[in-house]
Amino acid sequence: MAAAADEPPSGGERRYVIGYALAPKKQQSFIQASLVSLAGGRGLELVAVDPSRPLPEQGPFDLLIHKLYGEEWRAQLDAFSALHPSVPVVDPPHAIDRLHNRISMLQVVSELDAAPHHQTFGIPSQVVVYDAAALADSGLLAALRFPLIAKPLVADGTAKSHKMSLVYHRDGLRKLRPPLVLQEFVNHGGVIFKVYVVGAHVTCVKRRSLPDVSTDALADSAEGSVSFSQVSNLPTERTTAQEYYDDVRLEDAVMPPAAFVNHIAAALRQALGLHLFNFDMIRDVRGTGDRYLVIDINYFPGYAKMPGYETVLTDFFWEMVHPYKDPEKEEEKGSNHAVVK
Ligand SMILES: Nc1ncnc2c1ncn2[C@@H]1O[C@H](COP(=O)(O)OP(=O)(O)OP(=O)(O)O)[C@@H](O)[C@H]1O
Ligand SMILES: O=P(O)(O)O[C@H]1[C@H](OP(=O)(O)O)[C@@H](OP(=O)(O)O)[C@@H](O)[C@@H](O)[C@@H]1OP(=O)(O)O
Ligand SMILES: [Mg+2]
Ligand SMILES: [Mg+2]
Repeated sequence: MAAAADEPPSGGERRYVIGYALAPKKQQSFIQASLVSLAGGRGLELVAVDPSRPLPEQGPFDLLIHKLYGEEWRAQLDAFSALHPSVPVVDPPHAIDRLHNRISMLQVVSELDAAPHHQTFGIPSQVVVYDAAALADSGLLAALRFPLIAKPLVADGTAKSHKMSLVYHRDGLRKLRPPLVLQEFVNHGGVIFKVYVVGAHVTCVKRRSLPDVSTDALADSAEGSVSFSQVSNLPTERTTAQEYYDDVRLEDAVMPPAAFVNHIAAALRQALGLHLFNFDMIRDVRGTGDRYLVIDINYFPGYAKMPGYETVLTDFFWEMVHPYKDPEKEEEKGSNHAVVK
């Protein structure tokens, strides 16, 4: 039988068990030796959860983190929470659901109050297209200006959900497969800002993005549309294969002010009810104002790419298992011991 999580080890220090349920690829990138060791040094033990086995058999846990989907996994989490209501599950599946649809995902952003800053933020104009017949409807496009970016409506982590097309003119729409979102492609200087949120912590980094589309390119494009996938995961160095991006100097890109970024991150965190996510933001270079657009929100993104991720995540785990420093609450903790006869 597993030791009780609140049983002090021989050193007398309380240890906490953090169960993680992640797909193999995610586990490999996120659970690095450096994180395991830093967290371990603070009494936070990272333990892999086997989603195919009942959770109560695998505990006790003081915190569960996960990025798995499906009805069975959901039922597992619901049953676990019913049994151990005081153990945080980061994050609740119903809150993550909103990020699996590219309309509901950005709807949250458009409902936020304006930032108390000189800069403004919003989302690009977009419409949802459910079937091929709707693509032929000219009324649908009345509110949009080309070029457009076509994104699968569902953002469920599959390779298909990351496959996008840049659409230069009407003819380019024919090849598309709904359901999808047609969003205005906004020129933004080829640089994207990725804002990583881990509880109250916020880190903004810059990455290469799609280059701006010139009016000439728009007029000349014979293709009508071009497809691509996960462009924001391109390496930051220039390679010969990336000659398209050579005119963008990432190091020259000016970051948005930290206070502004922090404001949006905090507001989103509250509105979404999530602890672990990132959002992609671009600076709209079309107008003269200092306007930023949120174009994507991802649950439990690639934190290992965030500078100092081990410290940030360890602090977060610590805070999650020490929520109020309330002695009564502390007693409740660790009560999810496996019942093994
Ligand atoms: N409205 C837009 N205007 C300009 N460029 C955009 C727009 N939407 C997306 N892009 C570009 O396309 C890329 C992919 O779009 P998006 O982030 O929505 O896809 P994703 O597959 O969900 O990405 P991620 O890997 O971050 O989950 C962005 O990183 C950005 O470079
Ligand atoms: O590993 P995962 O499958 O979670 O992939 C996520 C990926 O993280 P990784 O870098 O660890 O691959 C994220 O990258 P960054 O935004 O942090 O650059 C982002 O692309 C998410 O959209 C992906 O999640 P998905 O949308 O596919 O669920
Ligand atoms: Mg993105
Ligand atoms: Mg995404």
